[in-house]
Amino acid sequence: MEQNKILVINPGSTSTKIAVYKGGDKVLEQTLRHKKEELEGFNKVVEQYEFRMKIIKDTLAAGNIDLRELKAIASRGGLLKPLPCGGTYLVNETMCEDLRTTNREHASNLAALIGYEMGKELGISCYVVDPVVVDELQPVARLSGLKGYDRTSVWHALNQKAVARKVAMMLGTQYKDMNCIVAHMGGGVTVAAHEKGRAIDVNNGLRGDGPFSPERSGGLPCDIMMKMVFDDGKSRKEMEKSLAGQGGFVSYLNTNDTREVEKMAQTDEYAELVYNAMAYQVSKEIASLGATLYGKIDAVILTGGMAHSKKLTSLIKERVSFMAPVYIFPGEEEMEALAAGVARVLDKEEEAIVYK
Ligand SMILES: Nc1ncnc2c1ncn2[C@@H]1O[C@H](COP(=O)(O)OP(=O)(O)O)[C@@H](O)[C@H]1O
Ligand SMILES: CCCC(=O)OP(=O)(O)O
Repeated sequence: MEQNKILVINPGSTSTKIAVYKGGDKVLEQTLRHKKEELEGFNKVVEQYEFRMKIIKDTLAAGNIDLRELKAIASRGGLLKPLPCGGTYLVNETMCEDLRTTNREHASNLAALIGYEMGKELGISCYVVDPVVVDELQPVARLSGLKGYDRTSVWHALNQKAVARKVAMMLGTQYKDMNCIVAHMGGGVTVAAHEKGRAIDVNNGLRGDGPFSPERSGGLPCDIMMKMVFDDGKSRKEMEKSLAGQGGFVSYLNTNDTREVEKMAQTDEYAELVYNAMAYQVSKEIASLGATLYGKIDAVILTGGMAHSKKLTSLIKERVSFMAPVYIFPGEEEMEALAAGVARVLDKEEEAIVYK
């Protein structure tokens, strides 16, 4: 394996994560957390382009990274068209145009746009790996209940697959031979049933589906949605913000920081109720996917920023450990997984897929 230097860019809804890898080794890693107030001035995610670009360039300069030594850029893939297979995709103009013009908002849309521009400046290629739109839903999971309105899969594909592979290795098996349920608990929460290497069911983490999260509402009953639109007169923009950005903890407690919520919960009964409700909803989602896998589950895996919390993981474990052994991977393996995906292409172990 060559000692290629790879820059990794990962903008999340509450953070910007930056890393540089040389060979398999991490030379730099920084997570900049963004307070709700820092981002709420931007009307659209694409408007955060300059803000996030500056953070990335300043972090690289402060870390004394010589940009001329970089061989490639690995960016977290955003809300592209649904992709039937995971893998490493070359970022091209078509992909950038889709990301610029999509009406679906998520910080990961910025990653390829920033990486592609930096790549052009440096004369190197930019790639995305296992984007959030990898869609492996089984046919029965695709039906919503209303003809013409299918469910779609928008989720933490990259990290979920990376941690599932790790657990498979720990259990002496392979991801393609294992069944597991993974709950990624970050700014958004997605919970997926992985059957023999494919995520056959998962909630859409962005659009009112699944558990609520630090800044998302999760699935809202239809009568509530109807009331919001027809009785309370909410616009499309306001609805979108309620679903993602101003939902979940933000709506109840005005913060997207789980650590703050935990502090509040020590003295405030309402904050404790909200916190417990999120743990309850995540647990229910995990348990429901038990049926998806016919109860044949090798592992339940809790991951993402909130999995750092002993309090939260204990509450969930208490409710789901009857299903299978529960493994906890705090934070995420996204940075490593992005670098590894691009390294496989640079080392010619895998071909980059061209996005069309
Ligand atoms: N040690 C911790 N204990 C509890 N919550 C944490 C901890 N570290 C991070 N979090 C929470 O995790 C959430 C962000 O998760 P992360 O996966 O980093 O976010 P993003 O979706 O932006 O990538 C935030 O609510 C943050 O407060
Ligand atoms: C919906 C998939 C991506 C997602 O929610 O990511 P964050 O938790 O980083 O916002």
